Amino acid sequence: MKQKVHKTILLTGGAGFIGSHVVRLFVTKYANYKIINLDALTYAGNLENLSDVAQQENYSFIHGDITDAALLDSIFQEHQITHVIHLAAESHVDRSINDPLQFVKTNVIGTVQLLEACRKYWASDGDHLFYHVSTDEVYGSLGQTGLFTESTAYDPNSPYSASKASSDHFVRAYGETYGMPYIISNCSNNYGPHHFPEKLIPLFIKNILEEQPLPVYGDGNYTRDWLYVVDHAKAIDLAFHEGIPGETYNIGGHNEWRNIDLVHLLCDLMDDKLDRPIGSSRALISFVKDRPGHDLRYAIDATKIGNDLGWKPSVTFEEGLNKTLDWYLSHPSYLKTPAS
Ligand SMILES: Cc1cn([C@H]2C[C@H](O)[C@@H](COP(=O)(O)OP(=O)(O)O[C@H]3O[C@H](CO)[C@@H](O)[C@H](O)[C@H]3O)O2)c(=O)[nH]c1=O
Repeated sequence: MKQKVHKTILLTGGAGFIGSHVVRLFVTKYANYKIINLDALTYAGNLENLSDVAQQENYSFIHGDITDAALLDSIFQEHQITHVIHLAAESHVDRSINDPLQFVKTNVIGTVQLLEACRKYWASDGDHLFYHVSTDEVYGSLGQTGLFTESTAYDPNSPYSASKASSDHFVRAYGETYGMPYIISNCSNNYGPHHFPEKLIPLFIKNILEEQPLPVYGDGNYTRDWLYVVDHAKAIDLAFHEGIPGETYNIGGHNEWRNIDLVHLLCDLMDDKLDRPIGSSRALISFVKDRPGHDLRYAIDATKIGNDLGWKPSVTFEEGLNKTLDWYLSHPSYLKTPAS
């Protein structure tokens, strides 16, 4: 017997890195939800990320752009969307420095178009939620100490983080002004399978395999907090279902690494897995010109989601990194994807 559909979720950006992990989790865990993946399939989106769940009955894919208001109208009308999980975004800081307007279009205008569709089609007393997936970069840069909490003031530095901060503000504004039920989560750096090889970890895996230089920006003393992407997806699942509308949840791994230390670890693990003499990958490290406006340190205080919702990462960094490297080594064609 078919189960009653409890939620019809429009999930944006489901062909991307984090999005595909959230799609996989929801499609396999919630047979009674309809998951509609709307994705523009830009350079970083890849339907192969979802080949294992694409045939599931509760999953469908729509190729399109969140800035297309007419398309959103037709989707909301045809599918009676009850919930949105919004992950579609331009996400690479370096690209935002070269082309800020694209980030305004997708991350700001796209988010507002989605909010507008929800405002138009959702009754004020209906069972609805706009779940907005955001980043810790909205808080700006930390010095050597301290952590970002949910009450840290926004202070974005890059065009990317400014566009994400703006999108967060719009979501909150729709909550305040129109009573739209929303939740925002701000997460630290993710890593794991299906990560497009422009970001530090997959790019360096690719370059080690191809014995190409590893371009470390500046002196490599920048620090990031790393979280396995599957744990991020689980946090989204929990906050989506158990979180309080109108609240923000910070998500992070309590796992800070200076870039240069992380690169050394990656090099040594790869040497081991590839049976290369230890030190051969480190020899590829090349210190290059720094990223303009490079944030020194991100570090998340994830106490709230831990205490209130019982979330904690399920894998250690060592386990997560090993799983990630093994996945890339068994999917070498993924690293050939052209970055256009
Ligand atoms: C690509 C690249 C990066 N880096 C440095 C810059 C950063 O300090 C660090 C990580 O860089 P990225 O992998 O580009 O990630 P980062 O700028 O921290 O931003 C990531 O993490 C954010 C969450 O903190 C997300 O919101 C972003 O979408 C995501 O791209 O490594 C290098 O030294 N060399 C490189 O070639």
